[in-house]
Amino acid sequence: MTETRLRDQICQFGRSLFERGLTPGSSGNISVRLDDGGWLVTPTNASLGFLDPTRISRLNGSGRLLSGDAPTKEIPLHAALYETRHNARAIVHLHCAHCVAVSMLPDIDPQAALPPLTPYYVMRCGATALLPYYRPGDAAVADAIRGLAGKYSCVMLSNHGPVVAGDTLEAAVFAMEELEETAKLYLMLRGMNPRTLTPEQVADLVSTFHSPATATGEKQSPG
Ligand SMILES: O=C(O)[C@@H](O)C(=O)COP(=O)(O)O
Ligand SMILES: [Zn+2]
Repeated sequence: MTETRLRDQICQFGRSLFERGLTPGSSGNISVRLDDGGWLVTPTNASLGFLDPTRISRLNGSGRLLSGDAPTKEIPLHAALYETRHNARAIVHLHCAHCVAVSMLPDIDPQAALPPLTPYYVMRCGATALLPYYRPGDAAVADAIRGLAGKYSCVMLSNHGPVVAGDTLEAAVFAMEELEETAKLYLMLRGMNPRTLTPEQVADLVSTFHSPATATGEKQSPG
């Protein structure tokens, strides 16, 4: 895909996410990794609903700003996820309410923040890691991401919001939408003892939809 088309896609998906209330104000950021090793990233303090394709930050492979506005302060977060998820070509970070709510609950499993409620969650997200709280923009989050060793395409940052990697921007956005829907279902069903998918049903989905060719990372599990 051409850089021009990718710039337009970032703006289109950003607007769609914003208009559906999935990230308010100027929260959230999006990046896409380019063939030359550089990146396109959303500028800091920019609303995802009102992005200008010509002002998107263009970085080289060393992270130097080549053109556009100053980039998101979450570069260390995005960089660490690309570093550990070798097939990742796009990353989306949002402040979607249901994911943020789940990230604040006690007794959430840091290796499986949500149960396998639906096939689409398993197919798009696999499993989701939960990291402790870091101040937004804190470079220390990068070490926490590296500690996950590329096993997760979906990560929740406690009291902050989710970050999702995909092998395309569309895949990252679709996985993010599924993550948020699953967090919503989880909150709706809390205390109601819902039936989750069985380990056999999960294994069947993972073997069918997370083949080496389609997985977003080098490792095939958890997601
Ligand atoms: O929560 C934050 O401040 C950031 O993680 C964020 O979502 C928006 O920051 P910028 O991308 O620097 O605007
Ligand atoms: Zn944020």
